[in-house]
Amino acid sequence: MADNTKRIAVVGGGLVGALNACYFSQRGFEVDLYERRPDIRTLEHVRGRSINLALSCRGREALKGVGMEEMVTATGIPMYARMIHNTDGTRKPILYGKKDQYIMSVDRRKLNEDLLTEAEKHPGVRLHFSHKLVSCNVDTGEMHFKDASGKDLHTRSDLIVGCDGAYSAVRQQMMKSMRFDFSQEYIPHGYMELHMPPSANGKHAMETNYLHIWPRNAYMMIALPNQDGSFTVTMFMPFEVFEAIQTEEDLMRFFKEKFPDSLPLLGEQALKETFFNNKALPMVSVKCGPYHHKDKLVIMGDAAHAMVPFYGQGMNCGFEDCLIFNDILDQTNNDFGEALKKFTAYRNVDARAMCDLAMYNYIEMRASVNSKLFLLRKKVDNFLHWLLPDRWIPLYTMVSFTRTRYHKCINGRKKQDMILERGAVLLVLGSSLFVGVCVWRGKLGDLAEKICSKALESANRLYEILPLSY
Ligand SMILES: Cc1cc2nc3c(=O)[nH]c(=O)nc-3n(C[C@H](O)[C@H](O)[C@H](O)COP(=O)(O)OP(=O)(O)OC[C@H]3O[C@@H](n4cnc5c(N)ncnc54)[C@H](O)[C@@H]3O)c2cc1C
Ligand SMILES: COc1ccc2c(c1)CN(c1nc(C(=O)N(C)c3cc(Cl)c(F)cc3C(=O)O)c(Cl)s1)C2
Repeated sequence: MADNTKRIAVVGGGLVGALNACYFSQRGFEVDLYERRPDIRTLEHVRGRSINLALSCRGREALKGVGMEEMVTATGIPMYARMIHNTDGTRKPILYGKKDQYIMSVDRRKLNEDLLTEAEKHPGVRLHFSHKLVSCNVDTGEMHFKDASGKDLHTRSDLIVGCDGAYSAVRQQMMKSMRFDFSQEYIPHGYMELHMPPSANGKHAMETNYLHIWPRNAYMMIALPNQDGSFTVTMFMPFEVFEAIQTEEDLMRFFKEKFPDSLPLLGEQALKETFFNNKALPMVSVKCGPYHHKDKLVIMGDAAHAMVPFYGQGMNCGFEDCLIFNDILDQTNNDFGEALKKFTAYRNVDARAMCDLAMYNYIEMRASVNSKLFLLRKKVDNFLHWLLPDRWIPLYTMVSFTRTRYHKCINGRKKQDMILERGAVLLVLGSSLFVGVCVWRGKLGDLAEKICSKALESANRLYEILPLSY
């Protein structure tokens, strides 16, 4: 058990801060959580604005660590496959894997509320809302907050855990107080969330258990299902394209050309209202390090590694930070000096890798991925995984369905790209191997005997290229 006299200040009561408060209180620490916004549990629910997120393996394992996985997944919606929407209105499903391999669409606000409520159950936890961190002293643990009325509050803690998001004030303080590497990159795309209401019968307007995607190279739309029968649809487009759509006619023309099948489901009037009453929001990628200072301060979640959302991993990665830090506290018997150093040493390389993977996927999808190519790539991935289950594990499987360290996934990506670039060779290999396997099983005449030996010879060559493990 922890030294109960030690106090931990969690700055930021978003998803990662709230989960950390659950972990720290579970270890017996006194926790003060400071959140800039008012208590979201007291705010009335704004209808039609439910925002959702894809929860996958890493995030679920972290929630399991504080006994929250059941509660969260009870109201999540499984997504067993992507549904690719082609411009001609046809659609194609691509499974994520076997029946038990799915990701979940979860309601962001409900998840945040449930985690805050869980943390608050512990007597040693105090939640301070409408407390904005203005500055902190990385050496003494002193903090300066302003409350909703602008009143100053000064306090101190044994450990400051910065979970205050992509524009973190704790990280800004680290930048001023120590040797600290920092880089950020805004991408030229912005995003806007649209609402796809339930059909008249209250059911989902599209197939429920899918992550719906409209990949259009420079433009993309993604839709995740909500419990109430609606979908939250996220549009991704260059800011200049958002800005070029000046009139309702421009907007209708654009959607009829790019996303025709979605228009009747979104509703033309509702789409116009949302589009012209909201601004496209930016997406930023932040890499930095070290994540800690002595035994006094550490940052996690988007504060440490904000990433573009093109892998659906930001929250999952931040949740995994909490799980990993908790494991390190076990290993170091709650020695903050040791634990913070180990956290940076272990996690920084992985978080940087995930930021790179997400950016890489953005660039790849923006440049070359339309429905056909997206389909082809996933089908080749799934075929090779079927053919060589232990040797070819699709990258998205490594990232979203295992807890393989992110930097090991990225090594795999480089090898897979090299192989996929030789697509033709691979397809010949794959198909001749497939025919060879059929021969093997006696399904074809002796004609293909030669193919079989050729296929085996090629397969051996393929094995040489493929990694045994990442
Ligand atoms: C369009 C989009 C889609 C996404 N989809 C997914 C997805 O499908 N799956 C996934 O895993 N991730 C997804 N993400 C990423 C995910 O939203 C973030 O990674 C996650 O919210 C990070 O959580 P956090 O707690 O670190 O930061 P945040 O959620 O940003 O929380 C930070 C908290 O700190 C508070 N705060 C900030 N400054 C201060 C201060 N000075 N003092 C006190 N409090 C402060 C804020 O009010 C906030 O409550 C998506 C992101 C975007 C933009
Ligand atoms: C709420 O807003 C958002 C915004 C983006 C995302 C999510 C939620 C959830 N996202 C997931 N991405 C993967 C993934 O691994 N890849 C490679 C994909 C990447 C893109 Cl961009 C895509 F469109 C499909 C896949 C896919 O494979 O389905 C998952 Cl697995 S879940 C992206």
